[in-house]
Amino acid sequence: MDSAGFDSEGREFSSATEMWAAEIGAATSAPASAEVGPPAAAAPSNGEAGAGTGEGKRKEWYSKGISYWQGVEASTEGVLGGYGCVNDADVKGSDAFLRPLLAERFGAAKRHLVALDCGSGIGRVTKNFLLRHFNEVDLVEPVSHFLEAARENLAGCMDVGQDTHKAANFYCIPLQDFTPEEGRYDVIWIQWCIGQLTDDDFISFFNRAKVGLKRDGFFVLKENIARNGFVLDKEDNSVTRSDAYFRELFKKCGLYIHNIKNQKELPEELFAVKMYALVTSEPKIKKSGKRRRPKNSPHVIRS
Ligand SMILES: C[S@@+](CC[C@H](N)C(=O)[O-])C[C@H]1O[C@@H](n2cnc3c(N)ncnc32)[C@H](O)[C@@H]1O
Repeated sequence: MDSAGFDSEGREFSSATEMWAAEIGAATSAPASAEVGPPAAAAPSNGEAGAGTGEGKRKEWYSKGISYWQGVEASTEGVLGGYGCVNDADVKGSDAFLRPLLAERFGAAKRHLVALDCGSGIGRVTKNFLLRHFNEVDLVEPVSHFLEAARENLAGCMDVGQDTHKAANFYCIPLQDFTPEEGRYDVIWIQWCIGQLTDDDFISFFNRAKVGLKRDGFFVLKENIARNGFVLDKEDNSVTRSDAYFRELFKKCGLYIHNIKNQKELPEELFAVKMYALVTSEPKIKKSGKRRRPKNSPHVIRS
């Protein structure tokens, strides 16, 4: 795996470990195969979580990210970094990815479906897509003016009677501090926000969030993908990881890729985007070594 990376100011790093040491001042759980650089020096501790110590630098990392988003307009253009034009393709791609997964995992029987929209911003994903499929959607977002905009944008979809589709709960908290309610969700959707989290917070978030899934529930991670290693954006303190980097992190989370698809029809100048459906138990392997085909998936008829 090519684990070297660079930041938006042109600084090169020989490994993710080196980058995290520079950014948060302490070793973070970078992918094992990314650890080709010198081991991260633990920050000297004076007993206080002041700036310059591991905890101080970690706080700085997150507060810089939040300050960036606090300065962004609460609109589709704002949360999509001036690329509001990708909204339709994004929604279409998500729909094509999720629809067969819902049928395969939950079958045709009518079931009350609940989703969690992580780093929801103004509720764009919930409004344009998740509410079509789920009876209830909860939103978690740390920037209060985004969450307020989401409440307004979703007002028409709330409290509209039984067996309808509504935004149910709004949590104003960052993912690194959030633990979902046990067994509430069929799908936990995480789109265009996980780059804000350090590797160790990524791993502990997914480990905590597993308890929020119902039986057969799954995660969908939809993210920008770096060609190699990683790219650190110094403006909003986010990391764009490569597919190989994500796979190392999934392993560390005890998650398995059930399905994966590329988002199509994005402007050429943007990062590629992948959708990963992640499950908590290993997909069953047939004796032939192939993954067992789910009963209700397309199948060749043999007479
Ligand atoms: C690119 S926007 C995407 C918003 C939404 N997911 C969408 O696709 O429309 C990134 C979002 O991540 C949120 N965010 C920033 N730091 C975060 C954190 N630590 N935990 C969760 N979300 C965070 C931002 O406030 C912003 O709403």
